[in-house]
Order: sequence, then C-alpha cells, then structure tokens
Amino acid sequence: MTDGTSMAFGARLRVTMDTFGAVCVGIDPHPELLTSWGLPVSAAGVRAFAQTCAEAFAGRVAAVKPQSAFFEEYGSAGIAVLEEILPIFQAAGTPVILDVKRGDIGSTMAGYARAYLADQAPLACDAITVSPYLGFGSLAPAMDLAQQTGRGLFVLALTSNPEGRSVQHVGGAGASVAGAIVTGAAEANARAAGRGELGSIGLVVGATVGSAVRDLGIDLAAANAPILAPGFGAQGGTAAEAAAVFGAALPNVLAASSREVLSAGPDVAALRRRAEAARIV
Ligand SMILES: O=c1ccn([C@@H]2O[C@H](COP(=O)(O)O)[C@@H](O)[C@H]2O)c(=O)[nH]1
Repeated sequence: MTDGTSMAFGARLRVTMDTFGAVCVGIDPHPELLTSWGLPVSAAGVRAFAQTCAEAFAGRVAAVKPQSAFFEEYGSAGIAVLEEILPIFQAAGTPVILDVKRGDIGSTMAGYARAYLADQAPLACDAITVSPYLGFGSLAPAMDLAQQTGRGLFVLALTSNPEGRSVQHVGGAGASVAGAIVTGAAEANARAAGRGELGSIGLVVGATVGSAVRDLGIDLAAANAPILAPGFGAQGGTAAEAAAVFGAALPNVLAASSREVLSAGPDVAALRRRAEAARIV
C-alpha cells in the first residue's frame, strides 16, 4: 500500500482523484520518446526517463501507470528501473497502477498476484491490470490477495483498441462478454458499495469505445468500480466525448494518458502542465 494506512485501494484512489483531478499519467518509455527526450534507447535511457517522470508526477497526480512492456524489453536492467521508481511514487502517496495485463489459470494467477500485490514483493504496486479471458473466476487469487493487502485490480472489459470488439462484444446487448466482466466487478465491489466507498476491483474501458457501453446495455455505474480509461490523446479519445462514452459512471473514470502527456517532456514543468490539461472533468 502507498501510505501505510488501512484504507482499501478504491478509497485511496478516490481521495487522490478528488485531490488532483482524475488523470493517470502513463509512464511509457517508448523508444521514440526516449529519442525525442535526447536519451539513449537503453535501460540507462529508461532510467533517466523514469526518474524525470517521478520528479514531474510523484505527489502531483491521481495515479501513474507504468507500462511494464517498455521496461521488460530491457530484461533485468529494465525491471530494476521499475523496482527503483515504485517506492518513489509510493513515498509520495501516488498510487501506481502497473500495466502488466496478467491472466492465467488460478494456480499461476496466484504467483502473479504474489509478484505484484504482496507487501514484500520487489515489484509491489497499488494495482495491476489483469485479463479476464481465462474466465473472470480465474482472477480470484489476485482479487483475494488484493483485498488482504489493500491493493486493487483493473480488469480489461472494453479495451481501447478496435480489435477488442471481436471478443468483448460477443453476445450482444444484455449478454455481452464485456457485460459479464462488469457484472463480476460489481459483485466484487458490492461490500465497498455498502460502505459508501469506491470498490477496489476496477475496470478498463477505453475512451475510444464510442457508444459500446450503451449499445451493449452495460450499467457501468452499478459496478461501483474505478474505471481506467486509456485512449485519450494519442488514440483519438477526447474529453468532449467522455460524458457520452461513460454516462453515469463518469465520476469514477480515471483518464489515462501516456504519449499525449509524455511528448511534452523532458521539461518537468511542461510535463506537469500537460498532465493538468489531460483532465476530463
Ligand atoms: O485498452 C487498453 C488498455 C491499456 N492500454 C495501455 O494504455 C496506454 C495508452 O497509451 P497512449 O500513449 O496514451 O495511447 C498504453 O500503455 C497501452 O498499453 C490501452 O491503450 N488500451
């Protein structure tokens, strides 16, 4: 947990969203961004990039979302950078959502859960992204450990990429795959709803999904879930469309933006200004 208190992830995220505005800055050290920041395309470049992001955003935004792929591509040296920056954000009270999109059979999922959601794990973060496509129930070990340690998950429901529809819309209005995932999150968050708190089992719904939530008859607000919304900026999602895309769930939406914000770097003040401009409400 980030702050050493007993607050659950959803409740902590609600506080940071209300304090800083509902923006999650993606920390995605793409090779192109490293070059445009004047950094080498190497683990050393990723380290300098991540340190600048920590200086710009720790204690200043609702959450950050490092994209694990851009660290993993440098092997252990890249992972070491992740291990180095996580505590900086955690010390500043900034929730870290590690975008790793894990999903496996239950017994292996338990291993992934220990890797990211256990208190003493070298890569312990506040929440991770998970894939429910081995069945929502396969996520149970991660949901259980997240609950025990005050951490959270973001379950892929309606992803921002156009290819996602071919899987997530199957079943159609009232019976879609995505709808079943939202129902799973609603059940997991019911107790938190009873306490009047935002749940800790979040959902990923892209800013680019257009009318899908309405067309599929999905009641996103009823899930009482934080909604991580990638797709703003570089992928074409706009703040102007957000109310139509998310409907009554808009107050629970955490807009995620990576390239749009990071392209303002490496100047720290410019990065902060761009993150502020990424707010959708
Ligand atoms: O549906 C999804 C789920 C995750 N992502 C991730 O978010 C960022 C988006 O980066 P931008 O530069 O703001 O486009 C990236 O890490 C993706 O892997 C997503 O885009 N869509």
